[in-house]
Amino acid sequence: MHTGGEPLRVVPRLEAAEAAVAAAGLSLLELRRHMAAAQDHVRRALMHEPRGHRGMYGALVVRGGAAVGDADLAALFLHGAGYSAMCGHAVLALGRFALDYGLVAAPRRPETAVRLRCPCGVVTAFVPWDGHRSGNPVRFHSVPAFAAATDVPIDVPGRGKVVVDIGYGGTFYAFLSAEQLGLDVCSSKTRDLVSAASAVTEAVKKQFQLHHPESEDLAFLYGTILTDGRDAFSEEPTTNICVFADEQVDRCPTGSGVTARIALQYHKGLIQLNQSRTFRSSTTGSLFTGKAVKETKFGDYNAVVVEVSGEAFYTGTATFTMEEEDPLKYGFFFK
Ligand SMILES: O=C(O)[C@H]1NCC[C@@H]1O
Repeated sequence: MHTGGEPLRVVPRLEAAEAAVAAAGLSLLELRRHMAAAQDHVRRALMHEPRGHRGMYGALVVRGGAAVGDADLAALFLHGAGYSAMCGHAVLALGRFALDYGLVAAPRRPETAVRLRCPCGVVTAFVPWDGHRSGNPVRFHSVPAFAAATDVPIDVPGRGKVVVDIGYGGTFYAFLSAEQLGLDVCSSKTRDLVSAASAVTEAVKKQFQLHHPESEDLAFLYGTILTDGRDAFSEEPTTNICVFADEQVDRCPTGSGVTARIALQYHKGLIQLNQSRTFRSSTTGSLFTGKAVKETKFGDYNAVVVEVSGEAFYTGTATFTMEEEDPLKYGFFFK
């Protein structure tokens, strides 16, 4: 599938993961650790070349057991460098997938709620359903999202001092305008935006200590989002590019990034509850909309639940082969 251009290679089930969940009663976060430690070749084979590419993204669907709990299904999110905590574009696609592949009993017309457990918690996707087939747009309600820090001075080696905001939308991102790095998010070369954003990520990781209210597993900086600086409310789209994991570029406006950015905007009084904004990807021009729908608390943080809406489409089905004697059977990755 793809959502706004960002790929989602869906693994509908994996026996090794189901066996681990069933045998040891693993939670989803425990399964995430288990996959990284014992089954990582599955991710590498599916994300890396020659079956994948540097921008490939995936979801491993989990259908039952403690990893799913009271949700309809669960998912681990796979990218080129590991396993993320949240992925909005995947949630939008998996909402459709869950209905079309019968993972939700008795879907309702005109819209069905799909409860999807992600490593960061349960999010609910709302999916159009005509009785036979899912449709678009899909929207989801996030886990509580919050401003972790605002106006943090960061020294980026070789690039000088910048000021970033750090937001959480199921995973943590640093945000700053591309202008602070002498770039334009709409017209600069993608490779320049990527290397600048990656330098910021590395610097923030060294200079700012993240804290997650529930789990240290989730207290990591996933990436940096460069923006056009248009954070004050406007009917016009605001453009951004998300560079996450190991210099991976999101092709869509980034569902978890939109969530975190709205939490920051709400925290700063730049947007009201239920005021919708449109977010545009600088890579493909694809659009998501987002709005804060409810105030809540998360640990000590004042938080908001954010609704993100976008379109996901099927691209095909695939069966992959791994020949035992292939020295590159689990793929390869280079920069
Ligand atoms: O939409 C999102 O949230 C994701 N897209 C790729 C990077 C993020 O996980």
